[in-house]
Amino acid sequence: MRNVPSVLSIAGTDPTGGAGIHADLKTFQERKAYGMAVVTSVVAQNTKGVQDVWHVPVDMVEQQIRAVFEDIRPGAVKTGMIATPEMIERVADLLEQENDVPLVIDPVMVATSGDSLMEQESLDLMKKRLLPLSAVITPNRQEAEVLTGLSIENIETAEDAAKTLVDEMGASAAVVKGGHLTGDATDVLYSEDGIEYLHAPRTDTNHTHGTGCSLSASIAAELARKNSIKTAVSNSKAFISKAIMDTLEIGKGNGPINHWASRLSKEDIMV
Ligand SMILES: Nc1ncnc2c1ncn2[C@@H]1O[C@H](COP(=O)(O)OP(=O)(O)OP(=O)(O)O)[C@@H](O)[C@H]1O
Ligand SMILES: Cc1ncc(CO)c(N)n1
Repeated sequence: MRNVPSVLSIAGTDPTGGAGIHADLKTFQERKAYGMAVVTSVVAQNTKGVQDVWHVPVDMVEQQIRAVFEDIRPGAVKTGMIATPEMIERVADLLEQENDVPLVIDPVMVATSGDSLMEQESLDLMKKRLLPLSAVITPNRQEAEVLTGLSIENIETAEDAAKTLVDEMGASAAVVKGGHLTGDATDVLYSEDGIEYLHAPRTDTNHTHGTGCSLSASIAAELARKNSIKTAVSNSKAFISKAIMDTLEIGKGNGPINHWASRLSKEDIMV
């Protein structure tokens, strides 16, 4: 029997289509997985910043998750923006019961624009309840600092943070992303296979809105396709690097990445 891999994103929205569940669904489609999405928060945002946020009531988030699982069991789940302590607890309660489904956690705290997307009181629950359920957690520099309490200045300290997330805090694997470090855009993966550096040249662009969402969504799609963590992360790094390099001229601020880049040239896309 051959199955179509399916993936579920549990995350917030971006009406301009560059981040959140919109980026996740575009990524799932490009990474050959059937995409599904549960909305946690509706966010009025664009490439310039966040204007307002409305959290979906927690019972409704639960109903959405139950609706998906009782019908189409995902091959992997990714979580993005889960802003409030109550929402983290409820999502953790539900995902704990589905622990055979690999979980990718993107611990979203701030948007590329610098606006906050997670309440301060959520941090402890994120660490205690959600992080230990993860097959892999994908913090950026600042998120890894907040989660581990370590200061990350370079690739060596990023490696320390990845080890802390796994060896001391209970994640199965961690990717500490280097988008906000200087030099090459090198990410650090720490898993049961040890440390691996994922190298890519840094593209000189401010079109990085939704890079983190898309990277974690791609990893989830790869895991749903039954790839190992190592393969999932390195394929996803290649995908995201191309999408950042071959950027689209869209938006007045930190524009989105080009989800088509691995498949279509700009000539195919532009009118
Ligand atoms: N300018 C760049 N050139 C090449 N790769 C980049 C660049 N900026 C980020 N990346 C890569 O994009 C991925 C996401 O990293 P980043 O640290 O930007 O995540 P993030 O801050 O969570 O993203 P977001 O902007 O969605 O919040 C990583 O693989 C990182 O190395
Ligand atoms: C909904 C949402 N999730 C994550 C990010 C981070 O890029 C964002 N800007 N918006």
